[in-house]
Amino acid sequence: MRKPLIAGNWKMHKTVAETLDYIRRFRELVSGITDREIMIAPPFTALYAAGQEISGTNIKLGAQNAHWAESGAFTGEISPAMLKECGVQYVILGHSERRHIFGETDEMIRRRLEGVLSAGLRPILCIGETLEEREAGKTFEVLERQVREALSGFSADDLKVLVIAYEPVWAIGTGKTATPEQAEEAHRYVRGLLGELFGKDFAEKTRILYGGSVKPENIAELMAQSDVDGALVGGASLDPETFARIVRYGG
Ligand SMILES: O=C[C@H](O)COP(=O)(O)O
Repeated sequence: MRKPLIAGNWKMHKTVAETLDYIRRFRELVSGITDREIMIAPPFTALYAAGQEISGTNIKLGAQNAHWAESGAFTGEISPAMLKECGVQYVILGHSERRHIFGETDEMIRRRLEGVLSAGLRPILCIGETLEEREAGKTFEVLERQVREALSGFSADDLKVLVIAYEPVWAIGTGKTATPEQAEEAHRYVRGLLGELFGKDFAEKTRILYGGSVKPENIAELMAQSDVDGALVGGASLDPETFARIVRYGG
């Protein structure tokens, strides 16, 4: 049984003061929910304060990226150990904005994943095709490459805390959600691939989230798909009331 994870990726939004205000409202709205995991990923600058404020609640803290090294001459980067100190448990890796705007490669993402796992943190590996790739019939090919390359060299045991997020690039921030059938088709494909690479048991236990214009209005039909185990929510996670409705599957 895979416990659903509803995760909010705030991207480059919210100051420390705004983060604290959000958490004070949000924790009341989701208190008592234990049958699914809830995570927010504020910007790096607000992580420490957020970690203090959510302590003792059912909200988990995520970061939006991490470097592979513990420390070193890597200007502008943040290490997994630094994130852990702030109370971070999950780290989003390979988000399409990192891949497409900042030029992160599959190999960089594999190394970041290694650093995150070594620190005892849980990676959320983002994968997804562009519109051009989908229209060219290359969706599965792209997903296969992203999964194989990011996970190469790891064993099923290394990856037992792995979460995957399928985020079709054409659905991110566009208001265009994949249909539940399109999401299910991609998730089923990825689960099959995980089965081939790491065994059926591993594939059955690994959570695959959907991301791309998730809203209170479409979360229930997405969650009704058998291979959709949660959501990675961008824009709609920025308002505590809206995100709490998504956590409650629209209710
Ligand atoms: O990480 C989240 C995704 O990029 C989805 O963003 P969105 O919900 O604003 O489309």
